Amino acid sequence: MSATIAEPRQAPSPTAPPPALETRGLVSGYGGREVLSGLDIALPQGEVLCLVGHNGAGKSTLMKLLFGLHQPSAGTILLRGAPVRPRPELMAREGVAYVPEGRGVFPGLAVRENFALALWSARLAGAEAEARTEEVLTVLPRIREFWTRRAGTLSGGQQQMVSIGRALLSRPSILLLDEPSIGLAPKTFQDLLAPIRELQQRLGMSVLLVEQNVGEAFAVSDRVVVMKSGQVIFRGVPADLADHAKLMEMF
Ligand SMILES: Nc1ncnc2c1ncn2[C@@H]1O[C@H](COP(=O)(O)OP(=O)(O)OP(=O)(O)O)[C@@H](O)[C@H]1O
Repeated sequence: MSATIAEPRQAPSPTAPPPALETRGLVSGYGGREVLSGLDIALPQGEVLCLVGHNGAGKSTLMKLLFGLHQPSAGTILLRGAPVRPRPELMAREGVAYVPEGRGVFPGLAVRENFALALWSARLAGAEAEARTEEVLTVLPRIREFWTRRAGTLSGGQQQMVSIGRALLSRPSILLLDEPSIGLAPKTFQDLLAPIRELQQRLGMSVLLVEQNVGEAFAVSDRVVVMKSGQVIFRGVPADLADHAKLMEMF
């Protein structure tokens, strides 16, 4: 029924930097039910890795594990080559930003107050905070249109933009983006991804992008991993799956 195309992992070249984030034999679940069963994934430094898989495959669980919002029962997580036990404050300090699925904004606060809180968390103030805000507003200029509005009154897509903008304020070296397309029209999603890709390339950011909208996501990704039932069933580059029928065969 489903094609299991697990490719061998390539041996890292001796000169290549360690992956920004890596999991080895990661096992995790909820209440005794295993969701990830020995997951090996590597996010190369300075690249965008798109993670796709059917609903319930365990993609969001992986994101939570990588940021320390859920705990593994076995396996190792490595941050830039060193084993780490993720906790949100530790990962944030290490330059990791996580944008969860859904609307990660403070609905009762204005957009500019949402930004102010993120700047405060990143310990940015004064001219530096202003410069960082300008940088993000240049990447996501549409945020200026609703700068003074309460975040809770914005559309899903607008809230998504604010949520990503907040994450970018800290200039993360690693960005975990969980389904940013939710609630967005394909064109709006493209408009959101293109400037993020530009910033990612300019700053050498490493991005783990969980997405179902593979057309738009693959266009800005360097590599693709397909997960099924808590395991990797395919690793490659977007061109390998240019024929989306191949991807569909895996499900
Ligand atoms: N907090 C939780 N408590 C119990 N089970 C959970 C919890 N969160 C997720 N699960 C279960 O774990 C499995 C994996 O969920 P997860 O959200 O990681 O999948 P996903 O690949 O991100 O799916 P989707 O594409 O639908 O977001 C699912 O069966 C889900 O029901």
